[in-house]
Amino acid sequence: MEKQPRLFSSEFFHKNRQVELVLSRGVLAWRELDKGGKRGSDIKSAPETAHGHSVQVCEIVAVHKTEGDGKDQGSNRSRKKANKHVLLLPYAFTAFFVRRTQQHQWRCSEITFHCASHSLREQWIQALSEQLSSLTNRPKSLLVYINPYGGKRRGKRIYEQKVAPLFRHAGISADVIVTEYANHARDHLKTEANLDKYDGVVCVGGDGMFSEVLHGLVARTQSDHGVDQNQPDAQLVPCSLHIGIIPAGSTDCICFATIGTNDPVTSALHIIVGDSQPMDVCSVHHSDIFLRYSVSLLGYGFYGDVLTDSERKRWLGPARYDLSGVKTFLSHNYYEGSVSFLPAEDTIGNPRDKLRCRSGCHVCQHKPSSKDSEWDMSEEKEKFNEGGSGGWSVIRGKFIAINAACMSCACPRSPKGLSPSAHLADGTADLILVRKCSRLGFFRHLLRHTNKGDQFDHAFVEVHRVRGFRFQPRHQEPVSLEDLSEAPKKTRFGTMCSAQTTCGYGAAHSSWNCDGEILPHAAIQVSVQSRLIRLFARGIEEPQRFTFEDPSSPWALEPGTQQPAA
Ligand SMILES: Nc1ncnc2c1ncn2[C@@H]1O[C@H](COP(=O)(O)OP(=O)(O)OP(=O)(O)O)[C@@H](O)[C@H]1O
Repeated sequence: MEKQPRLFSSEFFHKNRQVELVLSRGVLAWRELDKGGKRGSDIKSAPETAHGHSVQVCEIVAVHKTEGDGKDQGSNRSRKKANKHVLLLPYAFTAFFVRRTQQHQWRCSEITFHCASHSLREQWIQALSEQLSSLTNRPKSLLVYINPYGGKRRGKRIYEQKVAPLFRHAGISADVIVTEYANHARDHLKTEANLDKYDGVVCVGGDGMFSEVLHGLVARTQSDHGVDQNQPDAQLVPCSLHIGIIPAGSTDCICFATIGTNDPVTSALHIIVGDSQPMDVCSVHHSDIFLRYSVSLLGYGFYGDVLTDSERKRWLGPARYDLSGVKTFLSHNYYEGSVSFLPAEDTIGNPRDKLRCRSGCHVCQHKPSSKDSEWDMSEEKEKFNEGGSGGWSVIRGKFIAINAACMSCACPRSPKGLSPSAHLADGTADLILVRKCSRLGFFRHLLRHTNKGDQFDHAFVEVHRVRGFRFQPRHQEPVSLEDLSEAPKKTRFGTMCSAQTTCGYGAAHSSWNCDGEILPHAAIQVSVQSRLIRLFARGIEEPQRFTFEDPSSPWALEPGTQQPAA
């Protein structure tokens, strides 16, 4: 990388010590000088470069004027000295910036620089502000929905105490709606919200709340563009507004997958710096009628049965998943049917390649050849229906589980996830078929989700990277008297299709678990909608070394450096 030309270089004071402050395009750097103007001891607040400390301008949250007696003037011991400095150096500014801590968490750090000249301070603030305002990806205005009942019912407090102050600091305005009922956010987004006013929509809650916002925003985008989302083969229009998630739910699976942690401050900082993570979304239909969107797991058989059973045990709290998991495992049910799928042929990854989706993922950035990128579900379906395969493969059999993962679905319980190499934005899903097998075999398969073993390395498991799939149970589904276009309703005691209880599904059918909601039909068709939404996130960052040779280190004085007039 080329050395960045310096724009500004000045001497300031930080904690009563003289520092050289340098602004080059995109980087703010400082190093301590001793009395002779040489480099002195370290200042520990920002990543060290080879010669000092630096912060990328794109990770600066804000720059504000500070009173000369800023709080970093020193401890009691040095108060006398500090007071002298206040008199000598009455002008100061503070830069607030992103600092990485452990486990993918970000914090907002600050550093204050003091000087004797009013105009010097003003020039620095102006130069930094200009660079910040040139970052056009940053949101200025947000629409925020808070679920006051998500997780431990702390959504409102989390937003008010941890997030709103950061947004104010960064000059972001927010219109806040505290939801009053389930699907309030979805319905408001679908019809009422004046979205032209905003740069993004933020939900404060868990995965269910995110799903509401996703459904509302996608539905609104399609209706604004005249696209009928009931058409399974429709090419959906990507949403222009970014979605931010402030985690305040029970599982926060989407935050773990896109940021690596479920920490509200970290999420707020990703929103402030305007990060952008595209995400694929699966659209799920039954008989040409739209059911739901899914971004994480679609599971029939085992995961459908666990969810159905756990919904009846809501009163048990989170322990219900363990209990239902054990019960479902012991029942060892299998279901007959046929799975048809369209393999993703021109991708550079496969589900067993151990290429994890991380920040800047090259698999997601790979552009398929024009032939593959122009694949058309409707054309392929026509060929398939006319008797030809149209590129589709068909597998019939008895399955303990049929799972489709649009992302790894990693979470603290299953650190690798259901499909460790699934990608957030490569336009595919990983389809995992677990055929009828022994209990012990299935147990080993499940166990490998929690250890280093390869969960796909069993004769009864196969995994395919697909652009779409369909499932047809062997036995005809009972006809639902319900309006098929209605999404499943969630009640306090569970999400159940009334058809399921009134028409009496036998053991011949399981249910689909669609991102934690139960679908009312077993026969479904699924299409991966590539990069339909974008989140304020950047994918999971690889751990960084905090001391590094920064190639953009601006310490060598470049020609053209301005010395602002003091
Ligand atoms: N005001 C409200 N009253 C009742 N339900 C609500 C309200 N606002 C949102 N909901 C619903 O509450 C459900 C659960 O919310 P949320 O996802 O925020 O928390 P959670 O279920 O505890 O977390 P997770 O989904 O991560 O497990 C969502 O499906 C959402 O539709």
